Amino acid sequence: MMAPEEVRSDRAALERETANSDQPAPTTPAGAGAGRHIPPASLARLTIYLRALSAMLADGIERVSSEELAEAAGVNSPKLRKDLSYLGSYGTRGVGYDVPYLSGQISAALGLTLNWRVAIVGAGNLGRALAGYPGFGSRGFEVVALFDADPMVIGQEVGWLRISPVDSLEAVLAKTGANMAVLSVPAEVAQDLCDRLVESGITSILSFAPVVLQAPEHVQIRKVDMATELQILAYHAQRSQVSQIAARARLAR
Ligand SMILES: NC(=O)c1ccc[n+]([C@@H]2O[C@H](COP(=O)([O-])OP(=O)(O)OC[C@H]3O[C@@H](n4cnc5c(N)ncnc54)[C@H](O)[C@@H]3O)[C@@H](O)[C@H]2O)c1
Repeated sequence: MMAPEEVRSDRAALERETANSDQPAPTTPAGAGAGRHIPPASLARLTIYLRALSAMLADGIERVSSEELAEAAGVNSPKLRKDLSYLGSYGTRGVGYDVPYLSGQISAALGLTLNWRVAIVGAGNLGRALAGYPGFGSRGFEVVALFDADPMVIGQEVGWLRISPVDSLEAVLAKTGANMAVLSVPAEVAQDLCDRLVESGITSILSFAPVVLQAPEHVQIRKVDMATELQILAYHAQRSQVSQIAARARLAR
C-alpha cells in the first residue's frame, strides 16, 4: 500500500550539486547529497535503507512508501523522512519513493558511486578474511592490494590477489590507484604503517588495530573494535535482565 507522501526532490538540482564535487570521478552520474554534512546516526541508517532498497530492487520493486521502507529498515517513518531530508529528498504526496532513484541518491551521498580501491595491510586471519569477502565488490569497494611483512606469507595468493611485501607499499599503492586502506596488523606496527599510508596520499583508513592512531586532520580514520561492541551489548543485556528481575519481584509482591 502506498502511503500519502513523498517523492524525490528536483533531479536537476542534485546533478548541479554533483558537478561541483572535488571527489574522485564518479563511476555513475548523480551525486545527491555528496559533500553535505549528515549526522553520524543518520549516516549509519542510510546504509540500512540502502540495503533494504537493494533487496527491493532485486525483487523488481520500483516504488515504495516511507512507511514500507521504514518498516523494512526497522525504524519509524518520521525518522526515515528526516534522514532522507539530508539528501534533499522530501517527496510528493501519494506517489512514494522511486526505488532505483533513491538507491542511487543514497549511494551518491555515501560516496559509493565513486571508485573505491582498497588496500589491506596485514594478511593474517583478519586481512585474509576481508580480502576474500565477496560482498565488498557489490557495495562499491574493490580490494586491489594485500600486504604483509612475513616472508613466509609474501607471495601467497588470497582469491585472485597475491600478497605483496610491505616494503613495496608505496609503489604498489601508486600502481593500483588505491584510495582507501584497511589496517589489520598488530598494534605495535600500526602507527608506522598509518604514517606511510598517509604519506602515500591515502586519506581514508579503517583500522582494526587496538591502538589510537594519530593522523593529520584531513585523514579520516575509523576504528573497528568488536570488544567494545560486545561490552556495549553486555551492558544492555545486563540492564534488561535487571529490569526483568525487578518486574518479576513487583509481580510477586
Ligand atoms: N577490532 C577488532 O574487533 C579486532 C578483532 C580481531 C583482531 N583485531 C586486531 O586486528 C589485527 C589483526 O588481527 P589478526 O587476528 O588478523 O592477526 P594476525 O596475527 O593473524 O595477522 C597480523 C598480520 O600482520 C602482519 N604484520 C606484522 N607486522 C607487519 C608490518 N609491519 N607490515 C605488514 N604486515 C605486518 C603479520 O605478519 C600477520 O600476517 C590485530 O591488531 C588484532 O588485535 C581486531
